[in-house]
Amino acid sequence: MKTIGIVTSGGDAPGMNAAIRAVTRIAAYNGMSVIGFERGWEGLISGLVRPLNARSVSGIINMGGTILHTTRCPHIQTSEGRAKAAACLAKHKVDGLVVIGGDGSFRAARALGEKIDTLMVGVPATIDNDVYGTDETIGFDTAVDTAIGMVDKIRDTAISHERMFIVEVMGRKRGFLASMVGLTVGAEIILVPEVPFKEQRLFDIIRANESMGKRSAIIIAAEGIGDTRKLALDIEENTGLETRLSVLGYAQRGGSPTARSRYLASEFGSKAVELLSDDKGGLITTLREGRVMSFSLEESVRTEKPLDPAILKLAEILAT
Ligand SMILES: Nc1ncnc2c1ncn2[C@@H]1O[C@H](COP(=O)(O)OP(=O)(O)OP(=O)(O)O)[C@@H](O)[C@H]1O
Ligand SMILES: O=P(O)(O)OC[C@H]1O[C@](O)(CO)[C@@H](O)[C@@H]1O
Ligand SMILES: [Mg+2]
Repeated sequence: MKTIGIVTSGGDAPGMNAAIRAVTRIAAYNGMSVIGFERGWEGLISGLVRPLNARSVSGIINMGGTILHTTRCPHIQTSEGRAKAAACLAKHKVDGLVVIGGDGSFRAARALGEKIDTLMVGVPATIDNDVYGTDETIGFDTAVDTAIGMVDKIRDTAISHERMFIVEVMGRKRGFLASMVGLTVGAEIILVPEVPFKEQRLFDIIRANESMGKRSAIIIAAEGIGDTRKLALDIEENTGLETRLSVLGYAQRGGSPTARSRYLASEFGSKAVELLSDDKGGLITTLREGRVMSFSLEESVRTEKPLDPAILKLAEILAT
């Protein structure tokens, strides 16, 4: 293993920079050279390269986003796009590619890795925490922290004005972020794409809470559950209680990574280089039961990570 490539892909996640730093410095420490590809898979298709060394990753461990930039690149999903990416890896003699991103990025890595000699190792980094095979992804803890800081502030207005609040958090397809935010802010109701709900049941819970003396509530809703604006209007109309919607948006994707996101990035980055040094590819780095390990890339992208219903149940009991 002489040359390692790094690409960041999909939505940015706090800690991606700390992962770039870890991969670069561990590789340099072991005498390997490192090439960064810019703008996600676009960088491999268009040949946008940047040599990286221990000094060029100085001062980034605390920075959100990714210094390599990122994209959602449909071109990598075509055989023509993958052929260009493969030619770019061959041209730069990249023996192993570290793909820092989410499930979509790993699907691209699996498809690209099928027909070439370059070994692929995925480093899970997404605020969605929806990568199968790892308990946690880089950036998830930071996004939870950012969201709960904002929801705690919204709670002040909810209590003072005795209002209902729907707070929409990110998660177009999955509810890991919504579940953890809901549990840790003490939300009265959590809505996730994985669990279908009936509006009537929501109205009943809100009315039951009101009869117990609760005149305000926080409903945490994942982006993927549908039209939250309409839901707020429906709640107001059916319960007679003033209801507001607050969409937290992209603030959840940015900011300085927490200690936990930096720690995971450092461990995953180091593990990725260790795997490649041992000539092991087709893997992702993972955290399972507190231990940093590796897991099959193929199995990860083939399997949907299950949402733990126990978190939702616990949140429900604790919010009574
Ligand atoms: N099924 C697939 N096959 C090949 N490539 C894919 C596939 N799905 C997504 N990709 C590619 O992977 C990249 C990132 O995917 P996506 O936008 O799903 O983000 P992600 O890595 O899952 O991160 P996040 O969900 O945190 O934004 C894009 O360039 C996209 O073209
Ligand atoms: O608007 P964009 O950049 O496509 O990102 C939105 C998506 O990215 C994510 O935040 C993950 O990065 C999802 O939860 C969300 O659906
Ligand atoms: Mg994803």
